[in-house]
Amino acid sequence: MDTVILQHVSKSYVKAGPPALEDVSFSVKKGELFGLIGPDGAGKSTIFRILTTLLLSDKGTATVAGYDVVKHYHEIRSCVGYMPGKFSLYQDLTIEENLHFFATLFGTTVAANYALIKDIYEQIAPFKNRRAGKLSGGMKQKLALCCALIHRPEVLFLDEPTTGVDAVSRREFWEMLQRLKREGITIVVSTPYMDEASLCERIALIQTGRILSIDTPANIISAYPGKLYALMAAKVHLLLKDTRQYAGIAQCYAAGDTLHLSFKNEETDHPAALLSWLESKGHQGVHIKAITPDIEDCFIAKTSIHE
Ligand SMILES: Nc1ncnc2c1ncn2[C@@H]1O[C@H](COP(=O)(O)OP(=O)(O)OP(=O)(O)O)[C@@H](O)[C@H]1O
Repeated sequence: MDTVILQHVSKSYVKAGPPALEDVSFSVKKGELFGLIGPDGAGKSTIFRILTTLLLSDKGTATVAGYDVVKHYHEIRSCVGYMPGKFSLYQDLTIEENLHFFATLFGTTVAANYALIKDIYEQIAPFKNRRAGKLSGGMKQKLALCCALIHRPEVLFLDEPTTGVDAVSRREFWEMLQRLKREGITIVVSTPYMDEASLCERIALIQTGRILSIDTPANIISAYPGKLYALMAAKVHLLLKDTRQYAGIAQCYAAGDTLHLSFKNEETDHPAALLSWLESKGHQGVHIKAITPDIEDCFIAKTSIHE
């Protein structure tokens, strides 16, 4: 049986207005590293709140480690670790005091599960007497992870753990997750950073409360509809504006200092014709080449299909 199962879950915070979640279904296998990938407001935190029994859904069912989130909330609370988006650390307590506090809450001790957090804790141990409120973003993140792990949970829920931390800490964090996965812990992690999607075994792309796609990152990329091109020229802003006027274009958007574009269909998929048209509009030195899409391109393509 899968460790996390959501079936047709819907949730609205307000009666009038769009729902935060609409008919969301997915499941996570035991020991899997599963990612919820989507922008701000997509519904990621709402999913975590429902799975950690902090919020009731309006419709649908969910189970974690075989327990129903409504009927067996007590059991779920003791077998999951949860790192909310806003770290739940006590700012006035030191690193060491926070850790002992969380261990006590779960009726255990730091010593009992130290082996699980050792690699992470050792990186912040030199500052163990520093108050959490005085730690950098990366150090807070490591402490919050230690606190979420101190009772050796079966399932770990991490809500945007890398938001607001530097690139090095982000990379280290994902390495830590790979190590925890090897310990057999099932991990559900959310991120708005599309580049982190490839670090998960499977991902769900989520937008405005709806799941757009669920699969391995590689399968999502290989299912990209049609061809994707990168378009380059000196005046990118003007190029974007003009290219969007071209009749055969399905999508054109900025990606770093180039533009990514796709054509509507095979009949309109003629890059040379587009280049001639752009030259007739006064653009010079325009280059176009076919490229492999990344997860962000797939996300954008899926979003347009669902609009
Ligand atoms: N307590 C609340 N009351 C009313 N609306 C809410 C509440 N919490 C979330 N929402 C709304 O529900 C939708 C989903 O929010 P949610 O926090 O789950 O998204 P998210 O993907 O986690 O994004 P973020 O990183 O911005 O929190 C958003 O439109 C949000 O404004």
